[in-house]
Amino acid sequence: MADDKLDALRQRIDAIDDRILDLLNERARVVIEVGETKAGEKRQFYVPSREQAIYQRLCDGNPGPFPSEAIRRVYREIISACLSLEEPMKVAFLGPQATFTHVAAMQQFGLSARLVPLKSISAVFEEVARGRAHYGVVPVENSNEGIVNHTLDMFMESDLKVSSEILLEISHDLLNRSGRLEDVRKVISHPQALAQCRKWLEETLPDIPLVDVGSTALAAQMAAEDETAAAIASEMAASLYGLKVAKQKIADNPSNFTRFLVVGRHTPERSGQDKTSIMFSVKDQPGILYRMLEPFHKRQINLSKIESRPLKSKAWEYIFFLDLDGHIADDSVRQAVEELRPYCQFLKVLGSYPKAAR
Ligand SMILES: O=C(O)C(=O)C[C@]1(C(=O)O)C=C[C@@H](O)C=C1
Repeated sequence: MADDKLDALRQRIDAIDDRILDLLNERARVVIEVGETKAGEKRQFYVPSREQAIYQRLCDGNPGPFPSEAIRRVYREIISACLSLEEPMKVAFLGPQATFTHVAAMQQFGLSARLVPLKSISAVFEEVARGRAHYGVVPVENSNEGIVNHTLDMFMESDLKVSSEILLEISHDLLNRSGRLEDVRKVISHPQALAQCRKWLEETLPDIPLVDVGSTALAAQMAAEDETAAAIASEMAASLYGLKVAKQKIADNPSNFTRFLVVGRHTPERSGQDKTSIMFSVKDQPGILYRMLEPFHKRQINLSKIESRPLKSKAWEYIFFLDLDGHIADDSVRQAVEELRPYCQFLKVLGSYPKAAR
């Protein structure tokens, strides 16, 4: 009797899946038309603001019981597959495979994009600048470790634009072949990951040697070849290198986020929930710090970040990186930037892009 009921329910599920499939194909056909229209007008195929608006609208209107967190994941893949029908995306990222940058690139572009690992941040910029990849993904700051200087330095030389940002919660997991803590005789990872787990390692695995390597992914690869070793790496590295999770989330500070930037050759359209990044160097004169912030204060433009980096060509001169709320196409943002310009030796708008969901 119970079997009859189960069969009947499964038949209903089959019928629903057929409808979902029909609708997916109907959606794909419409996206192909969108692609043809955009190709005629030479517009960008990847539109992060539109993707964000789709996720937001669906999550806000979701009556349940299908979980809203899952909507983003499911739609990420639907949009990724649909976009690949308009134009297959090639995305370069700071590799190797299974690093957190890889996880971030997958979260943003989905499984239908071709993700290409490269050896350095400058190689990622170059691949995009030369048109060999549509976009590049690089880390820019970590909530515990601060900014990634190399990425900011790259913007001094490069004309690429920021196309979007990705916020990824970093979970440092301890991975080994057996999945048992007792088997661990050494722990391998990137020095930053080891530093972020220092207290846990001292308390749980005292006297166990720690080995620095160039990436968390390389650590996972080494742990896969040595049953006495464990790696601190992402869960994705576990599946890629056939490792088991001996302990999840071992970072001393459980709140650990990394922000990544997607770089491309164009500034995306306004989404209404945007951020603008600019960089500039100011002429050395009294009150200059006050003056450079005033145009934003006057217009009530919120500044979410300010960083300074030494200017390599001149000792004791600095470049400022500023993130502010709004799009460069907004009158107030454009006017504030123009008012700042006369105080600057140079000023560059790095891009306006949709704010990542927090
Ligand atoms: O609306 C568009 O511009 C599309 O190309 C369609 C679509 C989608 O699948 O909904 C696909 C890719 C874009 O990044 C945004 C949205």
